[in-house]
Amino acid sequence: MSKAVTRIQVGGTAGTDPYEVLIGRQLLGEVAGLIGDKAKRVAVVHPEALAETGEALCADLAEQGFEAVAIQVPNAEEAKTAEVAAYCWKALGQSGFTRTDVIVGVGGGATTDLAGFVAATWLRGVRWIAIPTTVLAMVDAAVGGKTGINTAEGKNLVGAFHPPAGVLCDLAALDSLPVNDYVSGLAEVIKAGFIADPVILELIEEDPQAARTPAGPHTAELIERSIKVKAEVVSSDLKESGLREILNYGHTLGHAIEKNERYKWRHGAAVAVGMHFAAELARLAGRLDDATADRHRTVLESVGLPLRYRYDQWPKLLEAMKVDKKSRGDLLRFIVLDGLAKPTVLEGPDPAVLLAAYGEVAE
Ligand SMILES: NC(=O)c1ccc[n+]([C@@H]2O[C@H](COP(=O)([O-])OP(=O)(O)OC[C@H]3O[C@@H](n4cnc5c(N)ncnc54)[C@H](O)[C@@H]3O)[C@@H](O)[C@H]2O)c1
Ligand SMILES: O=C(O)C(=O)C[C@@H](O)[C@H](O)[C@H](O)COP(=O)(O)O
Ligand SMILES: [Zn+2]
Repeated sequence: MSKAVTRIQVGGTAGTDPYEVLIGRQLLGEVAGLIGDKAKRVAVVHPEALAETGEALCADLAEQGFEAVAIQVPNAEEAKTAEVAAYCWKALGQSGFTRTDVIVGVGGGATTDLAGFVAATWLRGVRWIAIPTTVLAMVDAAVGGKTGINTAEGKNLVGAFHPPAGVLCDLAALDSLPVNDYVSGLAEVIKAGFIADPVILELIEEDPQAARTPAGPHTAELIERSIKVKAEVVSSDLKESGLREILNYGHTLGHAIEKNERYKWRHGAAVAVGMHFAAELARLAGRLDDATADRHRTVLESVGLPLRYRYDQWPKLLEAMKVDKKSRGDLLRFIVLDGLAKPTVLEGPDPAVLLAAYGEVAE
């Protein structure tokens, strides 16, 4: 039986335009309303894996009178490059895409990050709609307006804050997601649990195997709770001048691992190791109790996320962490927990403590 659509508002405060995240099934009928009546052309950016979905959406939009242009991009992180962004700009230019036209990003977080970035930069900013098709993109990437691409020097180093006009999370999309990608998204769900909503952790701990599949009894609730955490944070701090940094829990080391693996690891897997590290760092810095630190290991492992990374890679990881966006000058800054759902910033930790924390997560 299909559940009614849940709507979560994002923004609308501090001068930002509000938009909604819709969670449910068969939501494609909502796309035209979000496009609005000013657009003549709609560009549908989709990954190779979702070629059929992209084509079907274009056909539907064409029937409704729009000039629909499909822009197929590579799967996963290979899409988050300056070259692929330039390919998209070329496609927009060739189709005569104007300021009233609209970009739709359909896919995982890599695709929505790219599509949002292309929307932020084309003609200095056009309207865009996110249709996330992975757990990770639904609960995190498509919500909040952080868009961007990677460079050789690191993850998401070029980007813009450019919120979408709306986000459509069609849960049916998750049925075709490979299990590894599904589980990778659970890392951001678990992150939301540790930084703000521990009920998320309880729902996963109740039956971790069920949490690994879209058919699990708590799928919709886990997704909705995680989106609410993200919506609340970005609504009060869109441009990351303070509170929003908590969403970066586990990402300082996580992004360094992604770069070190040349973006072949999934983001969620790297963030899982990064959260394990952040928990050990907080424990060794005397901030976090043993039970909450240990809980990181048990919950991440229970759904099949990795906890460890190679010991000998530490010098390279340390170097990569220096370009983390939370760094200030030479000062490394980490999000850590003072307790469950009590995120805070740890600035310039003692290098010996950092190494000792890495020793706890290294293999
Ligand atoms: N902007 C943000 O706030 C934010 C937040 C979190 C993560 N991110 C970014 O999101 C990216 C990770 O996103 P992801 O985990 O969704 O991975 P992804 O976008 O790389 O997708 C994983 C794979 O699944 C395929 N795919 C997507 N949907 C599918 C479906 N329904 N069925 C079958 N295959 C499908 C993709 O083509 C890809 O090959 C990273 O680049 C990360 O930096 C951004
Ligand atoms: O939305 C945010 O803010 C986040 O930090 C969410 C993260 O899960 C996400 O991976 C984000 O893209 C990381 O941002 P970055 O600024 O560290 O590149
Ligand atoms: Zn992330």
